Amino acid sequence: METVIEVRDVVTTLGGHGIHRGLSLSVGRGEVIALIGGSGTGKSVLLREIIGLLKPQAGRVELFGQSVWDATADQMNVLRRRFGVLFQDGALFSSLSVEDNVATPLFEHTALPRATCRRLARLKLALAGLPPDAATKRPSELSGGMRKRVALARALALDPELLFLDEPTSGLDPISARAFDALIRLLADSLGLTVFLVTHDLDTLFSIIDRVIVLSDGRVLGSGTVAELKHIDDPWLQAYFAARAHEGEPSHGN
Ligand SMILES: Nc1ncnc2c1ncn2[C@@H]1O[C@H](COP(=O)(O)OP(=O)(O)OP(=O)(O)O)[C@@H](O)[C@H]1O
Repeated sequence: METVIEVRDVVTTLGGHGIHRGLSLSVGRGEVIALIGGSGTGKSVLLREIIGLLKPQAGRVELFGQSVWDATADQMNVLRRRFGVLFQDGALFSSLSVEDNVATPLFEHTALPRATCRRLARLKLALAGLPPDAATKRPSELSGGMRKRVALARALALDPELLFLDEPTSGLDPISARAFDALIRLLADSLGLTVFLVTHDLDTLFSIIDRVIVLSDGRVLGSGTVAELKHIDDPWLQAYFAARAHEGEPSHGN
C-alpha cells in the first residue's frame, strides 16, 4: 500500500513541556484512521505538524513522499492542494455566503472564473449533503450540523486525496454526529479518500474507522482495530473502552 502520511521520530516541546518524544506513525492510501489519546497528549498539535502549520523540534513528516518541513514554498503549495482540512470549529468566514466560503479555495488556488468556482462550490455542497438553498445563506443561518457540512464541502473544494478532520463530531447532537460519520465514510469509499481524523468519539471509532492509532506519553502506544486495541493493557485505554461498554454493545463488528 502506498504511504500517504509518514511521521518519523517527531519530538515536540511546547512551553517547556515535552509533548511528543519520538513519535512515529504511517498511514496508507485509502485508510480511514482515527487518532485518539487522553486530553493534552498532543493530537491536535500533531495534526498541525503534519499539515505544515507547526514545526516540530526534531523528526520528519512526509506527505505523499514529500518532506513537509523541507518543502519549498512552491512544493508546499502543490502539497496543500492535495489535502483538505476540517478544523474543530469549522473556521468559516461569517461575512461570506456559504457558497463563497466553499469557493474560497478555488478563488485562491485556481485561475477559474468566479462563476465557475461558485458552480463547483455548489456541487461540493451537494456532495456534503446540503440542500441547494443553503448556498446563498450565511453560516450563522445554519445549524451546527449544517455548518460542519459546509466546512467539509470547503475541505473538499480542491478535490483532495487526503482529508484531515479535527474532532469532526464535537458539538453535534448524536443523530447529526452519526449522520456526519456516515457521510465521511461514504465520501472516503466513493472518492477513494484517505482520512485522518482526531476524535474522542467512541461511536465514530466503532462505526467508520479502519484503524485506530493511540497516543500516550508522547508516543504511539498502539495501532489497530478497536478489537485489537482492547487487548492492550493500558489504564487510559481500558477506561476509554469501559465508557463504551457502559453504553451498550458496539454498532459495528470491529
Ligand atoms: N501553541 C502552543 N503553545 C504552548 N503549548 C501548546 C500550544 N499548543 C498546544 N499546546 C499544549 O500542548 C499540549 C497538547 O495539546 P493538543 O491540543 O495537541 O492536545 P490534544 O491531545 O489535542 O488534546 P484534546 O484532546 O484535549 O483536544 C497541551 O498541553 C497544550 O496546552
